[in-house]
Amino acid sequence: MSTSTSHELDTGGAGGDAARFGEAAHLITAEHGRIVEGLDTDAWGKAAEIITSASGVFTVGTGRSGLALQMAAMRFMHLGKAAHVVGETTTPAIVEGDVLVAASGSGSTKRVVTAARAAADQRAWVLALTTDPDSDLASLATVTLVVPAADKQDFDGTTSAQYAGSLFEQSVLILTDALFHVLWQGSGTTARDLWRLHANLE
Ligand SMILES: O=C([C@H](O)CO)[C@H](O)[C@H](O)COP(=O)(O)O
Repeated sequence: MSTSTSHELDTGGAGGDAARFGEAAHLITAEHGRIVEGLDTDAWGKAAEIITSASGVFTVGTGRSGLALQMAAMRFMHLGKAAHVVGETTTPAIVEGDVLVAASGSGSTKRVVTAARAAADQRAWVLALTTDPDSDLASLATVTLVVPAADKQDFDGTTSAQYAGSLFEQSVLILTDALFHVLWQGSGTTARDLWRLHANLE
């Protein structure tokens, strides 16, 4: 028995929502193409070196930026790193030799800036993903990873046609996945090796 209810819905045909969905998907992927062209790949290379050297990898971000970084934290764990999400009950103290990966499109979100300052005070490395190289977050960073996306309050739509900080938040996931890929390829481990750390209590 079919569960589709499409016969009961008016989707507007080829010129309606179905076509607009395709256009939106193309718009978003095209915006990501422009982000990649605008990256400072040397800075991302330094980030890879720092994460490789670091004892522990901590992540901090709020809202969607933080959610995207939680996915990165899981991948760092899969690489065998001690990975911690700031604010979780079991997250320990950050110390010298650890790295804090902080994401804030605006670069001014208090919780993120406060965590970055605390990490810098401990002489931990701070990797800052932000759209604003002059932000408070960037000023505390060992390496600033500028994502040339729109700030969430860039309402003109000049940098991104998407709502609020969507382009930045998506970029956090894509670029940290690229970082993971570089680290994984350099680690000499196979997908089967990494799979041993995949959650088995889910
Ligand atoms: O959740 C967010 C989103 O923009 C809501 O549409 C942001 O990630 C959250 O507000 C944090 O902002 P930034 O620190 O400026 O990334």
